[in-house]
Amino acid sequence: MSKTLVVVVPDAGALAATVASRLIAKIVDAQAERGSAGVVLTGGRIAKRVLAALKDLPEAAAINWSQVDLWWGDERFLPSGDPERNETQAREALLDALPVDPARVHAMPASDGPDGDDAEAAAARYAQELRIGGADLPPFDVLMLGVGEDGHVASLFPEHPVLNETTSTTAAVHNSPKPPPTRITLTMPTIQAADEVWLIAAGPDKADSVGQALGGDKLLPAAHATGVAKTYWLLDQAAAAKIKS
Ligand SMILES: O=C1O[C@H](COP(=O)(O)O)[C@@H](O)[C@H](O)[C@H]1O
Repeated sequence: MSKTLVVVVPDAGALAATVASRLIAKIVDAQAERGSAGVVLTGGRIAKRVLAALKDLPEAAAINWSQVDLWWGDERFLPSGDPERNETQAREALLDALPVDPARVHAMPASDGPDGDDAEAAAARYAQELRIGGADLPPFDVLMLGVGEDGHVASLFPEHPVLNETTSTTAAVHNSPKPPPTRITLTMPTIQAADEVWLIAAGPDKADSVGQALGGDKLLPAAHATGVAKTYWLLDQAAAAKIKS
């Protein structure tokens, strides 16, 4: 049975440092257990700060980066290198500075990739990439998610039909309420297959959605995002302000 744990730190800077430090420990532990680690990255402002913080932590030297698989929970379906792509932001904040194995950096396809602007084909291509080890999904030791002001996670938005997608591991999202309108996302069952899910939120704009999701409001996608073993809510005080005890 999955355990939900809430960790609150003073501000966004402390949150970025805390998550970065926990991520290093999680990767090192996974590598000690089975030689490699699977991490699902998220996009957004706090995610960028987490990756930048990780770059500066001396403990990161304990990671064998050539044995880390990096995946994404969602992507803004834009041309390769677009500054709004989650991949571009992660590469700039951290990945370009690491000795990662390029074959293990599993970015979601771009809109100028092999499928052009066909988001459905791009999502299907990513589903195929996820089958790398023979099963539908690879091991995800930790899957990180930003939390939107509206309670969205990855590119799963409240009341959007893709939220109910249970037959595929990935999906194309059209008419996203947050720009850009076209995205690719892991589906909720895929998120729920991760060993640990970490929901990360900072700032007062996130307080309502965090409070509602932790209060069990199932209209919010964030309320459904749980890990197999553990679900962590990693928050700063402002984002945690409306959690009811
Ligand atoms: O568009 C997106 O937004 C969310 C949250 O971003 P934030 O800037 O409000 O933290 C992010 O988690 C998601 O990956 C991204 O595509």
